[in-house]
Amino acid sequence: MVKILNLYKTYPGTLVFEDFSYVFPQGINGLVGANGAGKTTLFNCIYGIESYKGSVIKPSYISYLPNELYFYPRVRAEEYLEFVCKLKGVSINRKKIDELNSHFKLPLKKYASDYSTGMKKKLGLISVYLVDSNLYLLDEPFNGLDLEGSIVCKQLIKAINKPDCTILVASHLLESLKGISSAIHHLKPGGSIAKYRSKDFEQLERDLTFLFSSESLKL
Ligand SMILES: Nc1ncnc2c1ncn2[C@@H]1O[C@H](COP(=O)(O)OP(=O)(O)OP(=O)(O)O)[C@@H](O)[C@H]1O
Repeated sequence: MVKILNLYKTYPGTLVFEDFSYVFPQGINGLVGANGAGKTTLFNCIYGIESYKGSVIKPSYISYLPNELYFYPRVRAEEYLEFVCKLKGVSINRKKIDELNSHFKLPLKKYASDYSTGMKKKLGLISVYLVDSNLYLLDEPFNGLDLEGSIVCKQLIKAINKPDCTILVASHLLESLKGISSAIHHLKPGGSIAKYRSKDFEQLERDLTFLFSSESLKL
């Protein structure tokens, strides 16, 4: 569970959250919202890499897959995975890497910085899979993935969902979220948020269609 209490977050000239309080329950939580609504900012505040006012009560072991992944030059993908495991204090599990990479087919001996966008995302997903956490923040995990990658990514998210685990998945791909989430939360600009349980996903789709459809583009 993640409990956010009275979050207040601004950037120069932009108020993103004002007195925002919310609870994300255990399980897989989808997070949707228009560009600029504040999904990444929320993840950064929860993870603790952004300063903010208010408080966030969260589990102690957190894995964060950022939307934009950066890899240092001249670091091979396999070295990166070893580095992540060392950093998190776990021994490297070659069997797990091979298992997931049998689908992703990444050239792990190559420099990660030379990877394509989708390959970088796959490498980030392997690193998330290697370390057990009780909170996962996955920002646009499907971005850049090919069809097989998207299917495996969904399976991976389901696989990391253990009891006592909270997973937040920010994505614009509603269909992908509907297939894996027990609840989807719609974050609106200005910091209001609405929760839809699985039985209400069709309603969410109707609400989003109503919100985003443009009269002028109707044929
Ligand atoms: N480092 C920053 N400096 C200034 N403004 C920022 C910064 N990061 C985010 N913002 C602003 O905060 C608001 C929320 O941005 P954020 O990236 O959290 O949105 P998002 O919901 O993740 O959007 P997207 O769907 O496009 O990824 C936007 O208005 C953005 O311009």
